[in-house]
Amino acid sequence: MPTYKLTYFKARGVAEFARLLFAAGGLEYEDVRVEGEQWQQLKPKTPMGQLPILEVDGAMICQSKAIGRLIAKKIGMAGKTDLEAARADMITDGLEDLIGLKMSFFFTEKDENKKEEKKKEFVEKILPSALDLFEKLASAEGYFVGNSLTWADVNFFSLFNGFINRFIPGDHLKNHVNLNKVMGNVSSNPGIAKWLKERPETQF
Ligand SMILES: N[C@@H](CCC(=O)N[C@@H](CS)C(=O)NCC(=O)O)C(=O)O
Repeated sequence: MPTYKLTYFKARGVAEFARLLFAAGGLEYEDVRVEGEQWQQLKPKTPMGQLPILEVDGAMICQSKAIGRLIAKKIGMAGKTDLEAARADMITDGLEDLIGLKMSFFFTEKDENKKEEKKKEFVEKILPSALDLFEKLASAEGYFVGNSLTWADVNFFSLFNGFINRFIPGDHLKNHVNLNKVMGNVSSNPGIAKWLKERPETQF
């Protein structure tokens, strides 16, 4: 069994997704959380100057989705066929568009008034229409791919449970039956349920 060391900041952020997958698969890993000077010393040694990084037997991988895909393959949650794997990638890339592109103003917009306007548009228009799309992509049993949990479901959960709940709390999924089932399927996975109870509290 390879040794895994996941390094990120003292936050859930974009690394929580990997932690959830490790929990789902019951894989042992070292959960390293750096800050300040420690990060400044580590940064030049990372492949792209950013965290998270995952070291697998000492080999370093960055980019949270590449890390997630690798763990998903290891734990049998990447899709059972090439087509299922592509569908899981499709969901993951779609979620990245929603968060990476359409929510980037949360970090980049300095003008508070403009930020409020963009937030309003995101909550009232962009998010509901994206959720309507994702609702149709999820099955009535609450899976984006096939009939069992994949990393696409975990990614959706991670996004809602983390990023969206923190920045724009609210019952955004109240009209989305299938998506609520996805949330339930992920949170009731035994490894994930345990991690959700014991994980450290962080600001982000
Ligand atoms: N696309 C990358 C984004 C990684 C990223 O933005 N990392 C930020 C923290 S969330 C970072 O390392 N910031 C510190 C820095 O750039 O010095 C991923 O998904 O892993």
